[in-house]
Amino acid sequence: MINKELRIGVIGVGAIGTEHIKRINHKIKGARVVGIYDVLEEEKKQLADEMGIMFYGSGEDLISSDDVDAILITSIDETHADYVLKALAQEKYVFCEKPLAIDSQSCAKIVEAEVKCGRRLVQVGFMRRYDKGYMELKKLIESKSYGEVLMLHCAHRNPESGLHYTTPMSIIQTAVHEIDVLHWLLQDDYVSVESILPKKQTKMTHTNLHDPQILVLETKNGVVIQLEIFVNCQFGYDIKCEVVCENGELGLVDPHYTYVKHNFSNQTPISPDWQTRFKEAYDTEFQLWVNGVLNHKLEGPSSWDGYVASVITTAGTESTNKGEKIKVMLQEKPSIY
Ligand SMILES: NC(=O)C1=CN([C@@H]2O[C@H](COP(=O)(O)OP(=O)(O)OC[C@H]3O[C@@H](n4cnc5c(N)ncnc54)[C@H](O)[C@@H]3O)[C@@H](O)[C@H]2O)C=CC1
Ligand SMILES: O=C1[C@H](O)[C@H](O)[C@@H](O)[C@H](O)[C@H]1O
Repeated sequence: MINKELRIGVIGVGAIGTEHIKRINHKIKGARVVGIYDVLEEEKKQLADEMGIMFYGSGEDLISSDDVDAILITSIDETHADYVLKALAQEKYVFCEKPLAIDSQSCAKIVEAEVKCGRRLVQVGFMRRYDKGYMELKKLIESKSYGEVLMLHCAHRNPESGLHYTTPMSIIQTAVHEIDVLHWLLQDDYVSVESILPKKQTKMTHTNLHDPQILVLETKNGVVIQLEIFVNCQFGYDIKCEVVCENGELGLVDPHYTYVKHNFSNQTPISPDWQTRFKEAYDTEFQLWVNGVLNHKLEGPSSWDGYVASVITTAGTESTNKGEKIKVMLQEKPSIY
């Protein structure tokens, strides 16, 4: 039984876990963080003490605690599936940051476990669907005022990614956002994915990272999407989405309100990072998730969306390895989604 205020336990208190804790405790109505767990026990127990909340001995203890109504998973990718399955075993609501799991088989297991619960309990952290720009694009597309969508030119650029970043991570960690939001935008399904490796950037890279990469995605309705992924572009956190229609082009703008004209130049800022670029989208995402849990009606990105994204990222990595276009096949979508 959920009280009036949703008591949230957080597993993994790193960069985004800390962001989301602040967001839930200072911005979101109807919820508060009551406990955390992280493998860095010494360091994060201190944080729990400072916040005056419980530090649990394990993720499992947090999930099964009667003092925790819902779980937020912001630990590393490899740990998501196991925690989501344990939350489902307790039939608790769980918000899992993307990706739902690091392979499509694990995502399929989560879908199967959630179907057994008979209702939606999982939401996945695909927050682009809550960005004002993407929501406006969706309305413009659905209006058909510019005819049918023919193709999209997209780019997902990070200023830098660090030496730990590898070629597959550019797809599984980074391109996964476009892979989710674009089929939602088009209300269409992917039928193939091809990875193309252009000339490699040499300054900020290493042997295990080919950067940039291009993914070419095709949909059931014949739309072709070119997606550039550049994780060391150095000039900013730059997200592009150009939608080419039969008689018009629709596109995203970087959400800034000022420019500076000075010394014979005219400068418009570019977001420095994901926290800044999608700040409002994260806030909307979490308020609607909390509302959904309190009303027992989740409507955000589901385990099925996590499964679909994982099938495509797996095929994208296969295409990089094989150097050929990969056709994708999805399981039948269960009726609860
Ligand atoms: N939706 C979005 O835009 C974003 C999503 N993410 C996702 O959020 C997750 C976390 O990313 P970051 O915060 O950047 O990583 P991070 O490395 O800063 O934090 C991860 C935390 O998880 C902890 N951890 C590792 N193994 C654990 C385990 N078995 N149990 C509990 N805690 C464990 C680590 O000690 C660390 O504190 C990743 O899956 C990432 O893909 C990250 C950034 C943005
Ligand atoms: O998870 C993330 C963040 O969501 C950013 O949006 C991406 O640009 C980043 O590459 C990825 O790690």
